[in-house]
Amino acid sequence: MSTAQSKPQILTIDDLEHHATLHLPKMVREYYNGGSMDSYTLQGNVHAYRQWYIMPRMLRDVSRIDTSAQVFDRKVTFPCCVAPAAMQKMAHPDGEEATARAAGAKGVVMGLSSFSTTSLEVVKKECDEATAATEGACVLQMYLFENRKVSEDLISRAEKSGYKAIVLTIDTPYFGRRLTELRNNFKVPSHLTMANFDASLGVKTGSHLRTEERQNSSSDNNTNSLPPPSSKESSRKTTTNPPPNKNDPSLTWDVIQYLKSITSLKIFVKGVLTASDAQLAVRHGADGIIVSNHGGRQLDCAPPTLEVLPEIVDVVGGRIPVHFDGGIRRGSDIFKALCLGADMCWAGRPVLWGLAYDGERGVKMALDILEEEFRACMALTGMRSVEEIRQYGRSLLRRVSTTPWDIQLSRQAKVKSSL
Ligand SMILES: Cc1cc2nc3c(=O)[nH]c(=O)nc-3n(C[C@H](O)[C@H](O)[C@H](O)COP(=O)(O)O)c2cc1C
Ligand SMILES: CC(C)CC(=O)C(=O)O
Repeated sequence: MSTAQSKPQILTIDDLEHHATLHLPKMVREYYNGGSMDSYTLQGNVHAYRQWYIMPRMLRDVSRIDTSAQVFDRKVTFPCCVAPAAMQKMAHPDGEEATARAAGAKGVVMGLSSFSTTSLEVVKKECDEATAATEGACVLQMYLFENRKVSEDLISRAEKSGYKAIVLTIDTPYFGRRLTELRNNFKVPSHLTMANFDASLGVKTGSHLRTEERQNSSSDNNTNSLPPPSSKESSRKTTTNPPPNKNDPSLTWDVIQYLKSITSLKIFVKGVLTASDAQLAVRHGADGIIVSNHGGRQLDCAPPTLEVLPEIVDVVGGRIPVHFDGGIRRGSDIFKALCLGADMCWAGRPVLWGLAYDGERGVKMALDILEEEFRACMALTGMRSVEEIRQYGRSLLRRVSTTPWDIQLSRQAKVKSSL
């Protein structure tokens, strides 16, 4: 975290990543930053944006740029939601409360992971207080547990609290093999709780959600110690919840109808990667899909999300919203995804890095950076509204035939072969 004396200059999400993760304990840093197996998909997500040039249009009076967009019946400041990410108090003691305040104040939608270290009620309250002057809102991400009652209770609490939608993550019938987590023997720190679940339910997600033994916490060393509990909730709790189990691996597409039969909230499915599954989502009544490979944390070698976005947009044909996440690190990444047909983007790690860097202020910085870069990209391409980006769509992009990256590699190969 920064101090007043030595504030680094943070201009980009990469700067934020660098300065945030520099000081995070190794176990947390690698949990947040890591992907599954060889991290091909994680790297592919980020690299995919470099495969597209942006083709700007000139002399179009860009004196007024409107970055706002519509999502979940709200007018948001720019087309980027906060992607659900678990256990945010590992990044900063204020955890999800800080993220909710920053997202609310910024006027964007926060996706809360059901595996949050703050209860969904507290998060919603923080978000509401911050949205006095904005249309920010919250949606709840969840997995469906074998014990359906746990999921039903969660949905009913989300309804009561005023969440706008349920995001059902469908890419996790089994946890991706995250080698760093295995190597680090990743454990949820004992002072944190899975705040949405009652300890008596004994629900668990998987081995990587083991909870650190309390007596071990005193043996933390500098490289593995975690921020101390400081917020209202964590200081109130004296025991650690058992981690909630177990996603139901027997789920099929009927799950959408089941959810719709128990809630009037919109149901978005997160984790669609093929045109065929997008079609099934539409057929089974999903209110929207999120094209996502879980930030490269589930199936390694799954395609980069930007790569499959156009074919999914084509098959959905505007029948339901197509949202998108994976590898967004720049405003121009959001711009490219919109050109390829996404209705809305979500950013995961950039927000976590902001949170780790400076709590609420850091999350706000991450969102400000993305918005400002997106605005600049709009102005420099002659696009005055998100609607215009949609109209011009793919005509604003050109596929790169040889990327600078490839050129670099072929130069290296030439140098090597000439030695
Ligand atoms: C540390 C971490 C925790 C995550 N936790 C969840 C989660 O609880 N539920 C979920 O559906 N997705 C989760 N995700 C995936 C994100 O919602 C999102 O799909 C992904 O981060 C997007 O990629 P990006 O980080 O490159 O923006 C998590 C991602 C990260 C990095
Ligand atoms: C606690 C996990 C279920 C969160 C997750 O989805 C992730 O770590 O990618």
